[in-house]
Amino acid sequence: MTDPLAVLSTSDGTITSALNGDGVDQLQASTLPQFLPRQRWFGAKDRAITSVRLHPLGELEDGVHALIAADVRLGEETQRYLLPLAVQWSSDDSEPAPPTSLPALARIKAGARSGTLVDSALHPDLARALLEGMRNNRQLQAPDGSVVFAGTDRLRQHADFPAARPLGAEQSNVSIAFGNEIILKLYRRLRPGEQPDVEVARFLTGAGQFRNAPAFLGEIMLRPDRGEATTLAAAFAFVPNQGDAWAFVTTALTQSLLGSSDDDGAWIGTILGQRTAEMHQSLAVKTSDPDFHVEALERDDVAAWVKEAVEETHDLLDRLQAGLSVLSASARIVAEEVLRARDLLVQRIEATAAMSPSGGRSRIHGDYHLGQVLITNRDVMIIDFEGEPKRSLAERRAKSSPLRDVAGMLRSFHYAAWTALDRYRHEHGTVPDAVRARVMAWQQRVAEEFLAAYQVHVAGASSYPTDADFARALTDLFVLQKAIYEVGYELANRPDWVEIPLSGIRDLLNEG
Ligand SMILES: Nc1ncnc2c1ncn2[C@@H]1O[C@H](COP(=O)(O)OP(=O)(O)O)[C@@H](O)[C@H]1O
Ligand SMILES: O=P(O)(O)O[C@H]1O[C@H](CO)[C@@H](O[C@H]2O[C@H](CO)[C@@H](O)[C@H](O)[C@H]2O)[C@H](O)[C@H]1O
Repeated sequence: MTDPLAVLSTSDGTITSALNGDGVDQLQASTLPQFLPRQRWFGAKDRAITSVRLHPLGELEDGVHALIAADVRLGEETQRYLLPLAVQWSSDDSEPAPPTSLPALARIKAGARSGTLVDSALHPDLARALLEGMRNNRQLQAPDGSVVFAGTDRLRQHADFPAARPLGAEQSNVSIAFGNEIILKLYRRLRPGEQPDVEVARFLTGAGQFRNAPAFLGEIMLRPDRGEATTLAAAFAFVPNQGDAWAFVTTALTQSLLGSSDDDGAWIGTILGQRTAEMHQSLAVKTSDPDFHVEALERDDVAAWVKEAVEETHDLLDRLQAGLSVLSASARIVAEEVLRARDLLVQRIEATAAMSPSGGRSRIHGDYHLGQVLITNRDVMIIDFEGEPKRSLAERRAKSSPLRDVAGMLRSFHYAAWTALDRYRHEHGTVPDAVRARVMAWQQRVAEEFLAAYQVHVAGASSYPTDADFARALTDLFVLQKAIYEVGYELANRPDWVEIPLSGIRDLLNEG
């Protein structure tokens, strides 16, 4: 933070009063517009912030922990984020506020006492208060509504909650584990409407009887007097695991390339194919619930998907063209190749529209990649049914083809292969052709084994196309659309990574 922090003062000891008084203008106009773009979870790093407004939703403990919504204006659009704030107070009036490892956003005064206002999303006491609130079905009065906590009977079976352990901040959301029992997830980007992460987990592990996803334990919602509720946080059963599949696969492949391990992680393809198919079978069970009932796939559905993918492609390529100068030299070369192939790309996407559809539309995972899979010995558990964070809730809740998830995972194998090569290059300076060939063979093998196991176990699911040619064409369409999404995602979040999806698009086009 370059500017000195704002000094707020609270007349009644609450955070809400501090946010209504002097100093808040500096916090909103200067500190937060500098702070937000540096956060991994902030989804608009590629856009200029016009203004930030903080809205207190309620205090869990007056003057100590508050739930705050930050409305971030980006030109015409406003994005809302959850920004829980805490005050770390000095122990007595003569002491300065204690040092804190949490991001400090302002100083705060209450009479002679001083404190530091911090982003408290990773504060273990906040997590505990939220979980206790779910257990007790607590309610907080919010301006024009209330914050409603709802716990399941399964949550209440926990007599006591183990110590809270934040799992790190390098994610779209905040995850805090309570021992090996419960995980609490705070959603950073807030949107009104049913949260698919909660809805899908509840259905899958309930009516769908899927055993490889964690059970849902409770949620916290902002329920306005008018309009739809917004989910602020949710709790799930903790899955003891050996890390996520992204960390596992990239480490295993890199170590095998460097000669320090015999396990290149390729075994994951088969078990992942099977569990993915079982997830899709569970999402296709017969149900009277209109949100989960499988619908037959019509020509118009495919036409709408194609139209959407073509529009996203043009939009992305226009943005890429305009932003070429900010790319690294090597990313720019690939971007220019992709830009020259615009017509071919569009033709490839449009090819599916001419085919006769089969199969159905069901709810799907929606943002399926290796980071959404936890390794449990030689098996996997699937998490995070939130969908793609950049999309609206309506888009994320829309029924689609399960092949979208298949395409997401195929893209992830490419990301993993690319990352292992990059790490090898980092270690040795260059990548010999033989190593490159090994990695390409690895990617092909994992993808083939994933698809083979998937096809065996998905057989009979009403959402899966009966015509193999159509299934292949639809997968190609979704792989391209996912890679286009990823270019946009990387530009907004991790510009150094943009060459990965760009090279994926180029390779797919070259494959013919
Ligand atoms: N049920 C769970 N059990 C154990 N760890 C979990 C569970 N859910 C999430 N995690 C951990 O939290 C991380 C982030 O979770 P995720 O739901 O993918 O959040 P995000 O939406 O921020 O990507 C995971 O990679 C995993 O390490
Ligand atoms: O996990 P999230 O729901 O936050 O998903 C978003 O972030 C992902 C990165 O963390 C991003 O995934 C992309 O990068 C992964 C490697 O880090 C790779 O395995 C995926 O295949 C690739 O799509 C995801 O797209 C985004 O929605």
